[in-house]
Amino acid sequence: MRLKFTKMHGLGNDFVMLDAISQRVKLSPDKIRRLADRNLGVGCDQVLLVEAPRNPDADFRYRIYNADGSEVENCGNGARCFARFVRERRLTGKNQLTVETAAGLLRLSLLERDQVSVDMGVPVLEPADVPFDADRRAPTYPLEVDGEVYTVSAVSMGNPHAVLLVEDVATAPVHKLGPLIERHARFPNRVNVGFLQLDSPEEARLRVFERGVGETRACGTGACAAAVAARLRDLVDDSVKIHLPGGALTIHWSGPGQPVTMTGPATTVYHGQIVL
Ligand SMILES: N[C@H](CCC[C@H](N)C(=O)O)C(=O)O
Repeated sequence: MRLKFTKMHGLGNDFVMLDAISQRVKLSPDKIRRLADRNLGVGCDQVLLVEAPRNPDADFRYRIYNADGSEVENCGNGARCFARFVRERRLTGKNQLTVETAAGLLRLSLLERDQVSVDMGVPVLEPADVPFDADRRAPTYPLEVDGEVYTVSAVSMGNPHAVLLVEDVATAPVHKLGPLIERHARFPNRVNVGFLQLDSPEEARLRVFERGVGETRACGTGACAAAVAARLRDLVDDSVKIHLPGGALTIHWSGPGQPVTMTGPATTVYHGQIVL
């Protein structure tokens, strides 16, 4: 199968974008792993598929696959790249888009320069819906990992996130704790793990060990989940600038029941073809 693709990134979280409207795309988990492989394929954190919508209220359907081949519910950096991709390929002339994901509908707005704003929907905080094994909903939960007890928040942005506060992201045990929490028994669908350093009520730093990928240079849903977890504890304002290794995202959330808005860049790197 010969595939045309576009390589894109959102703050260094990188993607292989596939237009499955203009070309036939039939991907197995093995083919996704090959595409994502940085030595044997194109190399990316996630493979993103653009499809015709099934939902009449949506302009497109957006499917997301991690580098390990698993299909997931949401991808924030990918959503911004999705919006830029469908505009640049002239699959739409609209600047306001509604896209159907496994987690529901996202609303994307193309802004000036390379900026895109995304209504990421209402965060899910009920443990059973994250999903996370806990007796009742709380701002934080004790989590035993390798004999130590850590304090985590559990938030779903359609995909599950665990958020821990750290003094300094630079020395946070991302590669030791990340894999252990990613596969912790209390997260039955596995989990993305965010390490959050609070600098002020308006600014914070974040590193994310992503489910099915490992540490990425940025994670949009991770930035949203971290802002929600901190706001629930009154540690940040409604609007917070989250600095990730690849750059900064602006997250706005005014409280439970309200949607989270994420604004940041989307970058096209190159176009290519690959035979899988
Ligand atoms: N990089 C993506 C998150 C992908 C999440 C994926 N790792 C999962 O398993 O949920 C983002 O910008 O939101």
